[in-house]
Amino acid sequence: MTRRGAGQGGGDDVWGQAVGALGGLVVVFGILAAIKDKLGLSWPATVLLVVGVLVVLGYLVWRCRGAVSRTWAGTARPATAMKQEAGKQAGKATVEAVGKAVEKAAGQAGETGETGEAGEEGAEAEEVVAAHPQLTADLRAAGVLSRDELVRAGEVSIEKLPVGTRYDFLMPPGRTYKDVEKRLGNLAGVLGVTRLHTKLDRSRRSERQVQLLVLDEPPFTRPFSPPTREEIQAFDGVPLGHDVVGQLAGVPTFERASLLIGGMTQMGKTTLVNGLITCLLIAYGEFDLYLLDGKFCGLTRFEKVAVRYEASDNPDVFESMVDELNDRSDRRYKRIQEAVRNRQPAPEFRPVFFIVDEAADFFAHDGTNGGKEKAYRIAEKTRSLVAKCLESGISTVMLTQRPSQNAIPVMVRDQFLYRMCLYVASEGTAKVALGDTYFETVAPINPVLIDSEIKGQGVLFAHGTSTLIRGFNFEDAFMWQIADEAYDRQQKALSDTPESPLVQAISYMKKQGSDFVLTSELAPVLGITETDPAERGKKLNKLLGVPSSKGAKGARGYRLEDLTAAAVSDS
Ligand SMILES: Nc1ncnc2c1ncn2[C@@H]1O[C@H](COP(=O)(O)OP(=O)(O)OP(=O)(O)O)[C@@H](O)[C@H]1O
Repeated sequence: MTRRGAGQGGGDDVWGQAVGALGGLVVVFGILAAIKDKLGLSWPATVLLVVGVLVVLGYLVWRCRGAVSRTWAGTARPATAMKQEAGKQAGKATVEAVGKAVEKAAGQAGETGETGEAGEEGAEAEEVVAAHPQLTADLRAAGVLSRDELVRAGEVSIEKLPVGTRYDFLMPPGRTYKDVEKRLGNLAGVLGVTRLHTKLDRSRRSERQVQLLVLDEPPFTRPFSPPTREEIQAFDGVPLGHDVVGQLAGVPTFERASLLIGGMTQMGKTTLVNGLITCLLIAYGEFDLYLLDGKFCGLTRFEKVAVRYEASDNPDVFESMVDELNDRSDRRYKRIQEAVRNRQPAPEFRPVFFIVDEAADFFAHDGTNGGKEKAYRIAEKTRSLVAKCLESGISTVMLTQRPSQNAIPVMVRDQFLYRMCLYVASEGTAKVALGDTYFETVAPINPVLIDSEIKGQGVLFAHGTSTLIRGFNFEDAFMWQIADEAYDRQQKALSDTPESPLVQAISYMKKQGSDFVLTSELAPVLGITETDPAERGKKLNKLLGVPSSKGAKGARGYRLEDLTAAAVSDS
């Protein structure tokens, strides 16, 4: 290694430099003398002329270099951006396909244009960067990276898994995993597969980190076993199926959310929703289930645990269930209002699920004016149920094998937060299930491309993210067992709950067959022994929480209707 600098003194270097300088001076003097002789100028004029010509030449070279660099880079980049020029150092680098890149430190103002000074050029630090040849070329071809960007070889790890290949890599500065997500379809094409073969995950470590799985075979070519109870309980949310690598996938919660499931006939909607109910019974805690089985036997397994089960394709039955739930919702809204008015915490309600298999039939009409009016009325009530009930804890899950434009009215469809679409034959139909703007969302999955021979697959679109999943196909025995256990829990809860004074009063009046009962008659039934009429009335009023009314002869008492309304408003 050579040491340099005048301060070192006395070394060979100093002598060498002195002799070189002397030689240089002699050559410069000779050139000047020749020019002076040729042009017949004085010495000062000759020196000035030569310096002037050199300065002009230097300036022209600098301008040319800047213009060439800008043309090469394609676009001018911000002065603070790191510059990556692939291929410049191909001779030195080992990776030939995309070459090596030169990464210059910040301070490229002279390169990018207009503010540069000649002195900055000398300060540029150059560093050789090896690109990952395959990934860089693929990302460029897919339009994820521009021509002058690259993925560093040292920031890529590629792992072969039983189901495919996992790429874990860092995007260049200024890019994030979202750039990959936006062009995932293109990238899948470059990799020789479809969007369905890919699964993209973001990392908790960095926005630039990308985890991309590319499947070897079409998704779900091999079936996954249904999850165990423990796996369902351990899932953070409500699972709806397996994703393409066999992990559980679903939605974070059904609180304030409803789900619309569309897909052509025999694709696995009913099986999927049976799986959903099973998972809810295992892990969602206590809830009330309202089932409307438009297929007559699709949801029968859970009849015994439902608050109300109807097997019917009659729109009147649907309307009566919607009315019942809208009433329940209205009562809940009143309680929320009261709590807000009295500055009390918001009341907690028992979750309610309203599951409708084959919903499209309920919105159909016979073409007559009366039929159209009725269909409109049902649609409006359903819209209100799905829209309003989110606040009051009533979630609707609606299935349809006819996700065509008019089968489920737009005003109803628009209210669903979660959407799912199993195989359908056209993109237009997929839009009905997933939303009109679905194909403009980030990394959409086209349900038309799903293999219709592999049942139960569908695109789940929740919170702006699309996931390809396959619903669970539980054994009947497992579902029966889960339903029996839930039923036993319900019975035990009923027998453990002491009858409220309201319920006791109602059953007494029903037994007597009367619509009105005097305070003096009801008080002893509820254990009030007070003889003073005013005190007795106060105690009874407090116990029931319902104001008394005057009977036909002016005596005070309670109406059955008022007591019943108060009892149901607790639900
Ligand atoms: N995840 C799955 N794994 C294996 N088989 C499945 C799966 N899902 C559904 N199937 C099978 O596909 C067939 C159709 O399922 P299902 O009845 O659930 O479809 P559907 O979409 O509700 O049909 P339809 O609209 O005609 O009522 C059934 O034989 C079922 O066993």
